[in-house]
Amino acid sequence: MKNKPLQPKTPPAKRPAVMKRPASAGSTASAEASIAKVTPARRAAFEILTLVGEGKGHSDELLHSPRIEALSAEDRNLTTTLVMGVLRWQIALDARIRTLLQRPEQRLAEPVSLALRLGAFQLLHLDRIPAHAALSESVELCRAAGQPHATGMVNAVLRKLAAAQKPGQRVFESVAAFSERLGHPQWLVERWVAAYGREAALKICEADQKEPAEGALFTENGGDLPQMDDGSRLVAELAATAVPDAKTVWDCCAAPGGKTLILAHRLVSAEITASDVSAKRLAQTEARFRRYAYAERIRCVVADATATSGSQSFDLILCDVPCSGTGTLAANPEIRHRLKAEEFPRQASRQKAILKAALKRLAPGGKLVYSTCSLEPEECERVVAGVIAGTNIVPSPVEALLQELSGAGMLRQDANLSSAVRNGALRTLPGVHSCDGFYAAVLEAAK
Ligand SMILES: C[S@@+](CC[C@H](N)C(=O)[O-])C[C@H]1O[C@@H](n2cnc3c(N)ncnc32)[C@H](O)[C@@H]1O
Repeated sequence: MKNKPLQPKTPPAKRPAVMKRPASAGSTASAEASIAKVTPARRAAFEILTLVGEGKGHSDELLHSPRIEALSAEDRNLTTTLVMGVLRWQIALDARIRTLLQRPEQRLAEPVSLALRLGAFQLLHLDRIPAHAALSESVELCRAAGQPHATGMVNAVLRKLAAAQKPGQRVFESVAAFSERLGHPQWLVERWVAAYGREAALKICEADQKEPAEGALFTENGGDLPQMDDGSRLVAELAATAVPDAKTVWDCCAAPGGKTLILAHRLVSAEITASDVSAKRLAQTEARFRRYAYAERIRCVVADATATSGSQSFDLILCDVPCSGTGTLAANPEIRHRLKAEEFPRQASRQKAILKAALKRLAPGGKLVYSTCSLEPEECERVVAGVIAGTNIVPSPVEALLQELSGAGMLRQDANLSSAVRNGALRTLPGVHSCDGFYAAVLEAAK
């Protein structure tokens, strides 16, 4: 290969499959010849998807590695489209491919599955890619990855797919059918149906398959405001509106700092402490803050928010806890492939520990905003209910805060957030609201 292999932030223990060469793979010369026939974008996409599949990197990080930055703008765009598209549609692509295999139950080697998914995604979802390019380069990728015996099958499956009719109009679909069609694990969608209803679950799945929505909630965007999802910004705007005269503010899970920046932008006379348990993430956050003049008032501290040490109390605390991220699948498509239901209780116990410790630092009459980008009740309302039971902390409804933001002209008239309040807390849903799925509850300490 002419290009250097990709460098994920954590170097892989093994090289990507495209360069692994089992003894049975035929001559090195024929693999070299095959890879030379593959365009840089498809080659890069194949390597990134291999690393993501092996758990050796996050798609977003890998798509910003020096090797990808060195590609032409056109190749970078195609690489991104291929990686994000395959990750979003993987479940649906695999289901379609299975129907075209001679033995649908057969387990394919990972590089073969990957070559098939890449080809199928281009054939089914990209209008401007000639079918022969999608097909022949998938075959060459398969050969170059040391799977020459599978090239005939890859060719045959993709030919059948290219010739097949597009699916007809759907009258009614079961949850199982639309989960698969829209590339989601059925168990996850069933949870959303239980929590939010079938129509909302369908809209969430549809939204997850598109590029993340452009800002559609706020009237003011860009300028000296940080770039971030509108749902994430909405959480921070609500926090700033909840305690507009806050003098002391603590963002206890701050990295990468988007919400801290909104707090600093709005609360012009507040001293703001931003902490995170990860020194590396906080260092990147500090570097980000340097680009904004109003962020000079932010003090960054590496700290574990579950630690009970520290005596300072705060008028406003933002507790934007780590979570499963199921409200952000459009931007983070691979989460769906890694996630297991057992993860929710594990997340919840960490979230409860953070919230419990943070509440101890709240000044009398102060407010804490607990938030996640998860759609799962275990990580959201159930954490809050579990932690505040039997304490003198009370929930403070968010409706009035949304009205205040709207009355101040900050929200667009078509923002349609009236349905984004459940039991007094903010609950945005992708596809239902024009942003990622966020949960935020405002909690108030007795005076
Ligand atoms: C959801 S992210 C925060 C996003 C951030 N508020 C923003 O809007 O840009 C959660 C952060 O919590 C940090 N974290 C995880 N466990 C923590 C703990 N025990 N104490 C402090 N920070 C923690 C993670 O490193 C991660 O950066």
